[in-house]
Amino acid sequence: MINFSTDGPFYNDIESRGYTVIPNALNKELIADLMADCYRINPHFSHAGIGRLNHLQIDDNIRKDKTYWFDGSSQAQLTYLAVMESIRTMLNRTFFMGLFDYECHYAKYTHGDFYKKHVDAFKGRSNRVFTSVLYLNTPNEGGELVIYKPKSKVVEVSISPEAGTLVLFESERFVHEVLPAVDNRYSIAGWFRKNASISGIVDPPR
Ligand SMILES: O=C(O)CCC(=O)C(=O)O
Ligand SMILES: [Fe+2]
Repeated sequence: MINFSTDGPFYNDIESRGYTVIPNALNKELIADLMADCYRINPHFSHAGIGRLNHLQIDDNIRKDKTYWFDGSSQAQLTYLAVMESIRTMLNRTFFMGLFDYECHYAKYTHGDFYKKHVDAFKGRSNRVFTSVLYLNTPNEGGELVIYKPKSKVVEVSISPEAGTLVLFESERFVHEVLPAVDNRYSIAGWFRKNASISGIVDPPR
């Protein structure tokens, strides 16, 4: 399922700069199955919110994509979750990250949709440690993921989505944005989390 080795460049990238971009990370059949799953659930994508649970607010000015949280309703989702589970184990073993779970959603950007500059986690306020983005299709144009250098307005890297490319980065460290899509753009955004229960309430998924 996983077409890359977790030592070598993967290890060095994460160790030295906190992110990695892996083309053709997963096998093509799985990418095709995930894409087909997106088409199956297409009518059920909903407007993405900012924040979690009841703090959820829909803000059109910041993001315009539509999402669908994984619910285990297809073999493709289950296989993808198993793949991310093995990456989680590997990250813990290699970097002692103490990641305890993973949550993810499909995301669909249609013409004009964007996600402005943001961080996925704020120090001390979130339990998201590592962000993953897997692209499911290859738009001809638009929808680049732009990652900025830490504490800077300088671009670190701009990534054109390609089916099968997996991006992993430290959630607290990188401001990033999705430039307006031109063609439809499908992806899976996910977060490896550490446990951060607040006032004795067990931390809820998503
Ligand atoms: O789709 C991408 O390239 C990044 C999406 C993102 O930043 C997010 O969902 O938080
Ligand atoms: Fe993000």
